[in-house]
Amino acid sequence: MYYVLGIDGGGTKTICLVMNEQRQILGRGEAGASNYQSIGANAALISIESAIKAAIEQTGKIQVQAICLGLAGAGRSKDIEVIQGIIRDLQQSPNLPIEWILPNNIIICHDALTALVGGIGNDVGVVVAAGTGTIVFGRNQQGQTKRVGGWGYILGDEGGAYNIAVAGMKAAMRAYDGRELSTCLVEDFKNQLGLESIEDLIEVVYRRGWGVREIASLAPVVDNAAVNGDEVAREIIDEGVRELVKATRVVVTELVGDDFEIVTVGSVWKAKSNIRKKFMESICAEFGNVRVILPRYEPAYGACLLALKQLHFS
Ligand SMILES: Nc1ncnc2c1ncn2[C@@H]1O[C@H](COP(=O)(O)OP(=O)(O)OP(=O)(O)O)[C@@H](O)[C@H]1O
Repeated sequence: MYYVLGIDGGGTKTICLVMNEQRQILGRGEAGASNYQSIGANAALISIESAIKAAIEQTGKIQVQAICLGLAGAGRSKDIEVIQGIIRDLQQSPNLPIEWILPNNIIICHDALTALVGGIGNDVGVVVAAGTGTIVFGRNQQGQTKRVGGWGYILGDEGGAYNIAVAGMKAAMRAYDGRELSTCLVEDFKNQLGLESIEDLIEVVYRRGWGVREIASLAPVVDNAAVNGDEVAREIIDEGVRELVKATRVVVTELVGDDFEIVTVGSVWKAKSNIRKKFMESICAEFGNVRVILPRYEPAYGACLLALKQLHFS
């Protein structure tokens, strides 16, 4: 029997699955973040190692023939070198059954690819990821790929939670100044953060050392305000939807044809202000045969399928 490991390394957690050649899942391990750009290669190594250990503890003794790691930001060759170093270190570990995996059977890829393959169940289609940030990635039958966005919170990530939260806070400040329409976001941010005055947002965003994730965690404030009928919040949400549609349009058009499944992944799609419904209506009106689906499997499952493919099992 052949066994593979599929790893999904994110900014909050790392998940490892063990799969056999019949696509049965035999083990699942979870550990902390492994986004090495933010936490460093050593910390990423520790997370990946403990996720693998936890997964194979459930399988009994096996020999793993292939491993696929889908990691945020693993698209560039420099990143791949760093991750290859991490895997070499892991192969030295006496506790892991991966020391003899052939280099060809070690696959390092962008987490958008594993999200696509897991979400759809094969490697053809489009994934629209909207969490803290956003990225759209697609692959067609001929193996051509197209990526749009995913440039981080300064250069891109339109339609993501960070952008929504910042747009919401800026709108609150403009309304407070009297520069623009009044919005309930002023009171909502005050209540959410326990502030006496909206001016205290300065303390929160500049002085408390809040990072991208903390700021992005305020996106639901805008979502709720939109649900409650606040026009300013609704426009922020609609602008996010337009950006997600725009990015998806480029990918679908470039991959030629409208006969695709589009899978939506990430927590922004859970917004109560109908982000997903509005996105679906727009995309389906434009592209006749596109179907928008929820993920069939998780990204680590997609990583396992890619590892099996390398062994010619799918
Ligand atoms: N109802 C909502 N409306 C808007 N944004 C939301 C809502 N619920 C959650 N979010 C936002 O989704 C973001 C988290 O997204 P997700 O769970 O996809 O994780 P991620 O940080 O993008 O990914 P990973 O952990 O894999 O790196 C948070 O910033 C959160 O504020």
